[in-house]
Amino acid sequence: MTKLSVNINKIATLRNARGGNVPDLLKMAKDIQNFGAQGITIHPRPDERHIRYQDAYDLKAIVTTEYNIEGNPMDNFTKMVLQIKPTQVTLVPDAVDAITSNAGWDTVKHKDYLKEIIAEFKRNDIRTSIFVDPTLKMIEGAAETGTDRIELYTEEFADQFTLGNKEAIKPYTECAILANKLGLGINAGHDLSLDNIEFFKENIPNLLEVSIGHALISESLYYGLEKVIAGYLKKLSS
Ligand SMILES: CC(=O)[C@@H](O)[C@H](O)COP(=O)(O)O
Ligand SMILES: NCC(=O)COP(=O)(O)O
Repeated sequence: MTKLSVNINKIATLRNARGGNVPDLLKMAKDIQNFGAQGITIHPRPDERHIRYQDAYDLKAIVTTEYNIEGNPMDNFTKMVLQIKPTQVTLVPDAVDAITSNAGWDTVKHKDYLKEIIAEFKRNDIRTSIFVDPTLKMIEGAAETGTDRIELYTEEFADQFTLGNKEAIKPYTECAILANKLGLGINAGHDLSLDNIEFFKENIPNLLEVSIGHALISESLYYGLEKVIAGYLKKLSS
């Protein structure tokens, strides 16, 4: 079985647009879990444009499933994760001003750095995962860092799938086979959606977890529209 961890960044984006508490991030995180999701993912960014650091602390009491915090392990981030002690930390090499994540780690070049920071999280009983591009060299490098899991960066797959190029799954399958051999757990994320998730899962042996945010929240808006509009029309009809 592959666990679904819902990334709630976009709910915070909407909340922050008006400065109040609508939508209520904590309530929605609770409901998402009640609706069956097996995890909650957040990716606080240094400018706090969506998830705020305070949200990360507040969610600790709300997340009763798997709590996954993603981000670049700079000082503030690392300190926060060590205080919160989520189920899993996913390390992503984002630039401070990145619009969204756009690359995995160079696990060869940054092996010593990753080794050190991963050991620190593991000493604190936090499972580790590192965000990687689907290349065999990066998977081999990941195994040498001591990480528990990798997260396959799926944007390229998602883009190509939309264009009808199903061959784009190949490097992901090869990396998954190698990761399984090397004893690494496999997560995946970025631009996964209702359209591409089934095909992706079918082709990745032992896919443990996917974290999905942008598409899932967009799909929820779209599929929720009819019900909500009907609700308004009913109240306005007399
Ligand atoms: C790590 C990753 O794949 C990102 O997709 C992510 O966690 C989303 O971040 P944003 O919501 O800030 O785009
Ligand atoms: N780790 C990926 C993630 O949490 C969500 O990415 P996206 O679905 O918002 O692209």
